[in-house]
Amino acid sequence: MKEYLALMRHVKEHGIKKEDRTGTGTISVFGYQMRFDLADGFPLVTTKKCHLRSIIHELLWFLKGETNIAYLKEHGVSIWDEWATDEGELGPVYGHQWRSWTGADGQVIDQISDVIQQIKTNPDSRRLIVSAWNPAVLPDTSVSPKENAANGKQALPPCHTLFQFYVLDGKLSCQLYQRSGDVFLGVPFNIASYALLTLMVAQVCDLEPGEFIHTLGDAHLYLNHLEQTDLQLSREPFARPQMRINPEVKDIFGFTYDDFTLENYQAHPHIKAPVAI
Ligand SMILES: Nc1nc(=O)c2c([nH]1)NC[C@@H]1CN(c3ccc(C(=O)N[C@@H](CCC(=O)O)C(=O)O)cc3)CN21
Ligand SMILES: O=c1ccn([C@H]2C[C@H](O)[C@@H](COP(=O)(O)O)O2)c(=O)[nH]1
Repeated sequence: MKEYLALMRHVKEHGIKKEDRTGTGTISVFGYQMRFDLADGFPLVTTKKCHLRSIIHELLWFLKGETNIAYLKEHGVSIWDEWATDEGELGPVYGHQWRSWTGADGQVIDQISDVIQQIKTNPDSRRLIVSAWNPAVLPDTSVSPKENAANGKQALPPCHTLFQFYVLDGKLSCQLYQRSGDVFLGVPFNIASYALLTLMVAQVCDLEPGEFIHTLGDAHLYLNHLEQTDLQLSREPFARPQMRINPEVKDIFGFTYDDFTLENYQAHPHIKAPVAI
C-alpha cells in the first residue's frame, strides 16, 4: 500500500495548518488522487492492522439502506456510535440516499439497483453515478450531529459524496469523490470499502474488476494523529492480500459477511488514534 503511504507523506510535507469543525486542528491539502489496480490484490493498508470486519459490516449496512446503528451494534461495530441518537438514529445518511433517495414529488429512487441495471444494459453510459450528497437533508451546523439526526437531518454530511462506474474491455472501474478525508482513520476504511464494493458490483454484473480511483477534496491529518503517522511512515509495507468472494452470489443485496475471505493479510501491529467528533 505504497499509494496510501505516499498520501500520508504528501500531507505531512505539503499540508498547511487549518482549523476544523471539531476543534482538533489539522494539516490539510486540497485535491489528491490515488489509483488501485484491483488485479494487483486487495488494497487494505498493511502498515497498521486494519479492522476489516468493521469495514465489511459497514458496507453491508449501507447496502441494506439502513441508517440506524442497531445492525452495526449487533455485529460489534462501534465506528458510528458517537454520532447517533440514543435510539441509534443517524438521520438520512448513506444507506437512505443510496437505496431510497426521495424526490420532491415523493418518488423514491433506489440508486444502487438503478446503477446496476444500467451497468448491465448500457455499460458505455457516462452516467453511472450514485450520489449521497443531498442538499435537502444536510445538517443544521448550529446544532449537534445527534440533534440533527433527531430532527430528520443527516448527523454528518456524507464524506464519500459521489461515485461513478466505468466499463471498458469487460472490466469495471469505480471512481469516488470524497469531499473530506481523515487520512489516518477514515481513509484506510474508505479505500477498502470502495474496493470491495467494486469487486461485488463487478461480480454481479459478470465483469472483471478494473481500477478503484480515489479522489480526495480536503485531505487532512488531525494534529493528534501526527505521531501515529510518523510511526506508520517508518514501517515497510507488505504485499497486498487477496480478497475471495463467494462466486455464487449474483445479487448485490444477497451478500452476507461469510461470503468474504481475506487471504495472505500480513500487517504491522494496530495503531490507536482518537477520533475527532
Ligand atoms: N473524524 C472522523 N473521522 C472519520 O474517519 C469518520 C468520522 N469522523 N465520522 C464518521 C465516520 C465514522 N468513521 C470511522 C470512525 C471511527 C474509526 C475508528 O476509530 N477506527 C479505529 C478502530 C476501528 C474499529 O473499531 O473497528 C481504527 O483504528 O481504525 C474509523 C472510521 C469514518 N468517519
Ligand atoms: O467515511 C468517512 C467519513 C468521515 N471521514 C472524516 C473526514 C472528516 O475528518 C470527518 C468529517 O468531518 P466534516 O467536518 O464533515 O468534514 O470525518 C472520513 O475520512 N471518511
